[in-house]
Amino acid sequence: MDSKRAWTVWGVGVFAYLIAVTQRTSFGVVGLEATARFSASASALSAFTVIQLLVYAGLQIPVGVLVDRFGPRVMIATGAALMTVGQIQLAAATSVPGGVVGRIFVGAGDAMTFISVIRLIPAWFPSRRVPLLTQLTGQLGQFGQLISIAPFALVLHAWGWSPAFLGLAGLGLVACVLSTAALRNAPEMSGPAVELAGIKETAEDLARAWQQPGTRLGMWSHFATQFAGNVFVMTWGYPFLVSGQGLDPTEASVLLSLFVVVGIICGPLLGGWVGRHPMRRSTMVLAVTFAITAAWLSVILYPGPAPLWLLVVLVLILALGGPASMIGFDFARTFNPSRRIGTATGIVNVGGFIAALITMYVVGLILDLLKNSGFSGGNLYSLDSFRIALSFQFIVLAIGVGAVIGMRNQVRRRMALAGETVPPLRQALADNARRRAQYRSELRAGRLAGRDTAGRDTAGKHDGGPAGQD
Ligand SMILES: NCCCC[C@H](N)C(=O)NCC(=O)O
Repeated sequence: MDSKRAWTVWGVGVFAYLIAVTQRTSFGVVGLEATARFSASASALSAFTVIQLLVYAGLQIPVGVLVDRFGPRVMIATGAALMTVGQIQLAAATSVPGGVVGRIFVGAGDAMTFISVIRLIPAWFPSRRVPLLTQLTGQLGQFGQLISIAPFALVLHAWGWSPAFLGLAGLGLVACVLSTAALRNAPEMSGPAVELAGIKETAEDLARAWQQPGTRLGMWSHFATQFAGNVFVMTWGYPFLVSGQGLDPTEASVLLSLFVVVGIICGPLLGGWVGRHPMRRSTMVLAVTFAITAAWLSVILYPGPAPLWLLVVLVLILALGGPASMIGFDFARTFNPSRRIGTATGIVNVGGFIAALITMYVVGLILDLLKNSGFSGGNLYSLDSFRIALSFQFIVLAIGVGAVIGMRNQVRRRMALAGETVPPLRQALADNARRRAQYRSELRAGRLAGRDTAGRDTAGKHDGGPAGQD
């Protein structure tokens, strides 16, 4: 394991995911062209994204089950093939129903990709590397959004609708061929790569994955941390910044790009932290959720438009939600046997996307209601309307926090029955500080004698630091 082959498999998996994110986000930059091509209203256009995301979320659990049954390779290749078909359909479509069918294929193919790639990691790498590689996978994939924003938009404006979508279909084809050629579900020496379970066994596995409180802790962690960022980047962030806060469109675009970049930088840091403190994962989830709540409260309660620095802080904290949501997948992996990881990962991945879909929809609904009631003074996107509509997020955040605490208590009770207790945070921090101090003093004493704490000769060597276990 951990060989050149493992890195190749992971690299191809990440590439397939990155291309899936490009396909997923491609519709976000074609609003004006799509309005003209399909002669569609704003609500008909929003159906493209909503239906695509509904298909994505609805397929997570079935796909998770299928990944455990057939293995990641066939799922990733099939997903890329479906997205290719979807984009060819969209390239040719001239009506709303025709276009929506294309997006359904894209949503279905996209749904197969991420959880299959996540499933490859524990099969190819030692467990100490898994949290960091899981984070890196999630964050590197987000570069796919940058492909939609720049090269795809350029081709669209230079050559038009059909060549641009056929180009995306070409990328899907490359991902399909590469996955088929280079991916293997597991190293040969680890025995049969995929155990083919029967239908009854599969149903039992699904029930067991759901009954495991660790899986549901993962799902609620994903729910609490990811949705606010999704809602901001995919729907309401841009109109809130431009129409509500009065930023110019360039400033708003820079803030939205900052979101992607911060996620990419913070992902590995959070992944490393989770690897070192596996007993504190839910504390990190709660800390990020409280930070998101505090940031939104500050912006919403600020009298008048918020200063730019506060909006930057909001974006930075919302961006932390992406890496924090990946902790949910770590719960799925560590609380389930390897044959159920795909199923459990699928369950976890439903959390954030369902929360995002509900919030996107309800915020839109509240904005419409406020406009129809005359509250907005005819401006659908007035700052006061946004203040009220976006406050719906606090309800979703509160549900997330309550559920994470409830599931964490269940998990800890089960662990206690198995003889494993999680020390209170204060005690863990004090123990950690004491261990570090002891390590340093032993190291100093060892250095004076020319030996390290394990009794090896240390002359001329650097201090690697303590293991840092909680
Ligand atoms: N904005 C950062 C996104 C991180 C990945 C995210 N937590 C996730 O669940 N991804 C699933 C997917 O299919 O992209």
